[in-house]
Amino acid sequence: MTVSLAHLRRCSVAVDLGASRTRVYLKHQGLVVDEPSVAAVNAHSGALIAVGSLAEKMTGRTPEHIRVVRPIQAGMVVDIEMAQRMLRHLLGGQLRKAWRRKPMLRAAVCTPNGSGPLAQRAAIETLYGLGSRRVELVDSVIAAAIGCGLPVEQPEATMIMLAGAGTTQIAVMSMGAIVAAETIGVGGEAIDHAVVQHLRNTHELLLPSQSVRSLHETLSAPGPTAPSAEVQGRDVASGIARTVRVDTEAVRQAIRMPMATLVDGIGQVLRRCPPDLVADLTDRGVMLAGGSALLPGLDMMLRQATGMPVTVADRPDVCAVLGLGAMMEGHPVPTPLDPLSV
Ligand SMILES: Nc1ncnc2c1ncn2[C@@H]1O[C@H](COP(=O)(O)OP(=O)(O)OP(=O)(O)O)[C@@H](O)[C@H]1O
Repeated sequence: MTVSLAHLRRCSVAVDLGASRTRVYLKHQGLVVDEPSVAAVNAHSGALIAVGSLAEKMTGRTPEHIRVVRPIQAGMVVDIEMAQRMLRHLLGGQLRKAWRRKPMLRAAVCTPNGSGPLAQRAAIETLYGLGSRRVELVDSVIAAAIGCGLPVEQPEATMIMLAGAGTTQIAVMSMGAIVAAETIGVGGEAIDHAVVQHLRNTHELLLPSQSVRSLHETLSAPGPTAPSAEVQGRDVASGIARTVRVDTEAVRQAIRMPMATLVDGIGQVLRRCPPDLVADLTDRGVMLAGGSALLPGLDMMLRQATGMPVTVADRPDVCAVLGLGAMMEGHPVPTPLDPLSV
C-alpha cells in the first residue's frame, strides 16, 4: 500500500471534499455527514445563511444580496475559508464531541489522483483550520477501491472508474499501488450540461438544473423504453414556463460525446498497463464508483463500448469516504511484501 496504514489508523476523522458533496466519517461512528458542498452567504455582510442541502435548494432562487457558492471545484478546495466555515457547520456538535475526546485530532482526506501540491496544500489547510494537528492524504481511487471491497492488496489487477461531478478518475491497481491512472475533466456535471444544451438548442427551453436527474430517470426507466418524456422549463425567448416532449434517442445522442470521453479514458489506462494485468481485467472488469455511477445506463454503455464486465459498486457515491474510514478502522490488513523474512 502506498499510503501508510499505520498513520491512517491513528486518524479519527475521514473527509472527502467533493465538488458536488462533502462526506465525513468519524472513527467508530461511521458516515456522519453526506451533504452538498454548497454554502449560501449574505453578499453584504459575509454572514453564512445556509450550508448543505438547504443552500443547494437556494441555487438559482436567491435575491441579489444572497450568493450561493461552491468552495470546492473539480475536487480542489478553491476557497479555503468558506470550505472551513461550511465544514464547521455541517459537522456541528459531532466535531466538538470528537475534538473533546481527542485533542490531538488527526484527519485523513481524499485527494484526486494526480492532484498537484497546490490542491493538496488547500485540503491540508482546510483541515488544519478545523483543529486537526496532522492530515494524511490518500489518493481517492485507492480509498474508493477499498470502499468497494476490491482486493487492492493482491498481486492481481483491479480497475476502478470513479465518476464524480466534475472529474472521472480511472485507475488500474495491483499490490496496493496504482499501476496506471488517468483523470478526465468530465463527470456527471458535463453529462447534465450536454442535456441542458440539447434542450436549449433543439427546443429553445431552459431546463432548471434540478430537473436534469429526473429526466435521466424517466428516460431510462425499466421496462419498454419510453420513446419520449415531458419536461417543464422556461422558454428561452419569452421567459414563460413551457412543457415540451423530449425524444429519448435524441437525449442519448446528446450525451454521447461526454460518454465517449469516458470510454477513451479506459482505453488510455489499459494501453499503459502490462499485458498480464490487462488479462486479469478481462474476467474481473471495471468497478464503477462515484455518484455518477448512479446515472442510469452508464454501466451498460461502458459494457457495450469496452466489451469488459462492468459492476456498479454497492454504495458508489460514498465508497471513497467509506474506504478511508475502513483504513482508519484497521482494514485492510497489509500484505507483507517480504513474507519470507517474517
Ligand atoms: N441517483 C443519481 N442519478 C444520477 N446521477 C447522480 C445520482 N446521484 C448523484 N449523481 C451525480 O453524481 C455526481 C456527484 O458524484 P459524487 O458525489 O461522487 O461527486 P463528488 O465526489 O462531489 O465530485 P468530484 O469527485 O468531481 O469532486 C453529480 O454530478 C450528480 O449529478
